[in-house]
Amino acid sequence: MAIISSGGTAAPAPRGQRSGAAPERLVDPTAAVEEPPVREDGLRPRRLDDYIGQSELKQVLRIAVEATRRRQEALDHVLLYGPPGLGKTTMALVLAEELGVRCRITSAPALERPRDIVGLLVNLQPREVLFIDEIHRLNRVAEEILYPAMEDFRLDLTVGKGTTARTRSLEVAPFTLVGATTRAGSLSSPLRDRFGLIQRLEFYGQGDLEAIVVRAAGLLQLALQPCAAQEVARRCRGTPRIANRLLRRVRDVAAVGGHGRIDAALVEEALSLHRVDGRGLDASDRRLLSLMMEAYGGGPVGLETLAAGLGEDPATLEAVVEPYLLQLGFLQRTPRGRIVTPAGRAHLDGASAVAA
Ligand SMILES: Nc1ncnc2c1ncn2[C@@H]1O[C@H](COP(=O)(O)OP(=O)(O)OP(=O)(O)O)[C@@H](O)[C@H]1O
Ligand SMILES: [Mg+2]
Repeated sequence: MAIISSGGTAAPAPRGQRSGAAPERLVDPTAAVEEPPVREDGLRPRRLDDYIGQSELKQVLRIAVEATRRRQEALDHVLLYGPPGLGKTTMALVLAEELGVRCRITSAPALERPRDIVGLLVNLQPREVLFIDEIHRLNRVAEEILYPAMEDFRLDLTVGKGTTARTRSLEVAPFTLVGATTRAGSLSSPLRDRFGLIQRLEFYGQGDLEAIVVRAAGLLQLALQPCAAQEVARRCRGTPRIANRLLRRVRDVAAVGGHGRIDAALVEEALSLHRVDGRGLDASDRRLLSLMMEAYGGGPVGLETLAAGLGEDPATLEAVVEPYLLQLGFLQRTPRGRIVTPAGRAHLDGASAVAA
């Protein structure tokens, strides 16, 4: 399978792709780029059988792929949504591999001008996959070009200007659009309705995460004991991208310390160096919980107040810091503001007891 990336215009770098720079937070799921020589691509599963977890998603797609292969048709358009780092891009590549076709990769911010998207569409070969990342960021013009292309494999182009303007129809090869977004709610409904398969990716459970860590350790040629895999899995916030990143930090400590075999104690040592605790909370998470406990007696307290207290942007706090704390049940949203739950208090007490 050939992968062709379309850079396009001088669009802003896609979310998380801060080239070369290390993520500000080790547990930031949006920071995608890893340091050379082992890049994220190296750990991506290539086939459905290697793609761990997400069993419902895999089952739906396996059937759809098999059926379209028999009919020799293009697979229906697929929308993948869910939090960052759970495997949306990976799944788009896996689909193309399973279909035996090329995957063209682009992202909505690179499709600023009509000709960017038209250029991609007219160059598609039958049954190819066009992957558009961050599809909720498509502009209206690009969306309207996509509608007939998705529905009837046709482009309606306006040629000329003013009174001499005419509409011309152009055929495009039957193709599969795979769209990915972390914000399905921001997608316009006409666009959403044109996807035949709409699938949500879920956070991974402990067992699947352990399998992901073991697989990645194998690819990185690390001798990781099962207890060490469990420990990384417990701290990666249900997210394969973070699991892989934590594993690399553990690998660094193992290499520097000359440890051939990696056990749970070494994982603990490596990750506490980065202040990632036993449940995957980092300093930002603990700072939020501590502020809520110490200054507001555990809440309820409003998002804006917390953001001001932490010197953070409220939107970042809501989108990046809160979700995992909510998912763990350490934090709750109520109509009167955020509160720290008893589990959150217990975790914080435990963490400060360890630190003391
Ligand atoms: N099911 C899986 N099995 C094994 N590894 C996985 C799986 N899903 C994701 N990964 C690993 O996690 C990394 C991140 O996945 P991916 O880039 O596909 O996430 P994403 O959902 O596209 O994130 P974003 O929303 O930031 O674009 C991949 O490089 C891959 O190594
Ligand atoms: Mg992606």
